[in-house]
Amino acid sequence: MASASVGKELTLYSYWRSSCSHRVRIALNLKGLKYEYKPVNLLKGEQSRPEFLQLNPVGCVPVLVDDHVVLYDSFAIIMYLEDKYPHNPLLPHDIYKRAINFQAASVVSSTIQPLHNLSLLNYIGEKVGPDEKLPWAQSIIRRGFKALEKLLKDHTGRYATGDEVFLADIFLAPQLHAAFKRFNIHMNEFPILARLHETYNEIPAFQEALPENQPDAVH
Ligand SMILES: N[C@@H](CCC(=O)N[C@@H](CS)C(=O)NCC(=O)O)C(=O)O
Repeated sequence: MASASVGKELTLYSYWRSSCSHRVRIALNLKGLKYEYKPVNLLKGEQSRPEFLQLNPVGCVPVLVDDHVVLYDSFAIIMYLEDKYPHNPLLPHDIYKRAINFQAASVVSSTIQPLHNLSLLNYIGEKVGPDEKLPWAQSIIRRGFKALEKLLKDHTGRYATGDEVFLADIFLAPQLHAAFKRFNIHMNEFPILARLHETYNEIPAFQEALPENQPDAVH
């Protein structure tokens, strides 16, 4: 957790392996915002308990609580953090570069992650067969990664859209981590993404946000 604090302490409802929570943890760390970590065990179904549904009727993590403000959905939470805590900006000034950041974030958050989230994989496991879960997730991730390689090739520098860390990196890092660790994606086909994955692992704000470094991690 980052050490510098701005304003009242925030609370993040998170699950260690949730890539959507992982995005928000990176954003909080990049902004140097302290937060209280409240684990929600997705494997035990805690996201469907009535007290959690009061916070997020969709029944998913992350949820951010900032005093009287309760927000769910990682994109909305990160944009809120950006507006409320504008230091260490997560978006570039250049409008084209901003659009590329939104586009990359959106490919991850709309086109990849929702199609391999826990409830969908459980449904596929039940209705189609347990052996179909992994190939399905891999095909979705590969399709998205192909598009991202194409998108980033004209923009990438040290990071996704140049030499500064921005929104695209915040969304890419958790998806890349999940692809490597959980979905056994071979990254030879995706040289830009493979390089970014290595680079992200060198940044303290990203390291601290890793699933294995969370208080609820199961090793
Ligand atoms: N669009 C939402 C998606 C949230 C989401 O799918 N969260 C997953 C973890 S990454 C979850 O809580 N899944 C629980 C489930 O599928 O039951 C966001 O970006 O926050």
